[in-house]
Amino acid sequence: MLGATGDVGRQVCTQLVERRVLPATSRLQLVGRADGRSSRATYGLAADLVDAYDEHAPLLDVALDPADVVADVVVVAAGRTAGTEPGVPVDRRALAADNARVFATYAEALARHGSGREVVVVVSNPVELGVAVFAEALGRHRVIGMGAWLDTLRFRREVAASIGVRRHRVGGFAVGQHGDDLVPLWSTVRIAGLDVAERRAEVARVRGARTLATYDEEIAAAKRALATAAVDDLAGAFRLVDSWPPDVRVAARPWMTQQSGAKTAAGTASATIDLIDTVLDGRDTVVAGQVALDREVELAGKPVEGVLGVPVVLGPEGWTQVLLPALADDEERRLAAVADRVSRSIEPWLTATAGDGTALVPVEGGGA
Ligand SMILES: NC(=O)c1ccc[n+]([C@@H]2O[C@H](COP(=O)([O-])OP(=O)(O)OC[C@H]3O[C@@H](n4cnc5c(N)ncnc54)[C@H](O)[C@@H]3O)[C@@H](O)[C@H]2O)c1
Repeated sequence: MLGATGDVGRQVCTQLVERRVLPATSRLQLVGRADGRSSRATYGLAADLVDAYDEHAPLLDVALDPADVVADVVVVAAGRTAGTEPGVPVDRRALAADNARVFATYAEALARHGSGREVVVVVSNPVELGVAVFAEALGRHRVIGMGAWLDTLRFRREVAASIGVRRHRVGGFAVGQHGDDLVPLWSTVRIAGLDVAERRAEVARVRGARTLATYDEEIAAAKRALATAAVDDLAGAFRLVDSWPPDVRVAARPWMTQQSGAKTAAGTASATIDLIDTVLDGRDTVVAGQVALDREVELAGKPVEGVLGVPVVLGPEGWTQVLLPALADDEERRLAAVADRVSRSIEPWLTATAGDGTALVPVEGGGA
C-alpha cells in the first residue's frame, strides 16, 4: 500500500483488514516515505491496526524504500491531492507535476526489483497519468486505474436512488476520464427485475430528454450553483444536488463533498478494495478501469492508443479484455473527445520522462 498514512491509504488498509479481504496468513505492506512525516506514522499505523484487529489481522510490515516494495497487488495512493480547499479550483497541472515524479519513482523501482507479476491499482490522481507511467514500466495489462470503477459505482448509485432501488440492482458503466470528463453510459444501464420496456421507461423518466451533448455545460452550471449555495448553506447545497438528474449528481456530489472540507476517502477506498478483491479472488470479473489501450477500441472511426476508462475483464494477472459495447451516438462522440483530451494532457509528461527518466518537466506549450 503506497501512501498508507494518507486519508485514502489509511482507509484502504483499514477496510482491507476489517472486511477480511486479506487472510491472517497474508501480508500487508505499508509503504511510506523515508524523508517525510509519513515514515514515523507508517509504523504507528501498523501498530494501530494490530491493536484494533489482532484476531484476524494479516502480517503487517513497513517499507520506506521503493526498492523494498514486494506484493501481488500494489495500490498507489501516494502523492499530492488537490481540490480540498473550498473555492480553490483543482490545478491538474500542478498535481500532475508533483505526482508524475512519485509515479516514476515507484514504477522504476517495481520494474527493477519487483516480481514481474504484481498487479498495480492506481488511485492517485491524475489517475490516467499514473496508469500511463506504470503501464510503460511494467506492461499495460498489469496496471489498472480505479477512477472509472468509482465513477461507475457512483453512477449506479445515483440511478438506483432516482429509480428507488438499491445500488446492487443496477448495472451499467461510467467510463472516460476520472473527474468531470467522465462519460456516463446510459445505454449500458440495466436494472435487475425490470424487462427491457420497463427499463427504457425508467431511464427515460430519470434522464429526461437530455443527451451528453450538453453534459459539460450542465456540470459547469451545477458547480457554479453549488459554489453560490454553499457560501452560507451547506445542507442546502447538498439538497440542490439531490434535485438534479443522476448523471449530473455523479459529478456534482463528490465535488461538493470535496468543497465541504471532507474528502471522499471512504468511497474511494471501498471501490479500491473491490478491485483488490477481484485480483486476489482468482476469477475474472468485469469492472471499469483506466487502462492503457493499444487499438482495442475504435471511437468515431479512430482507434484509441492511450489511457482511457473502459469496461474490462479483471483477474489475477491484471486486465485481459476490453468489453466496450456498441455505444449511442452521443456517448461515442463524448468518449472520443475525452480520449483525445486525456492523450493531450498526458503526452507532455510521458515525453518528459523519456531519456534519463529524471527530467519530468513538461515540454514547452504542453498542458496537463
Ligand atoms: N482515483 C480516485 O478516485 C481518487 C479519489 C480520491 C483521492 N484520490 C487521490 O489519491 C491520492 C491520495 O489522496 P489522499 O486524500 O489520501 O491524500 P493525503 O494527502 O491524505 O495522503 C497522501 C499520501 O501520499 C504520501 N506522499 C505524498 N507525497 C509523496 C511522495 N512524494 N512520495 C511518496 N509518498 C508521498 C503521503 O505521505 C501520504 O501518505 C491523491 O492523489 C488523490 O487525488 C483519488
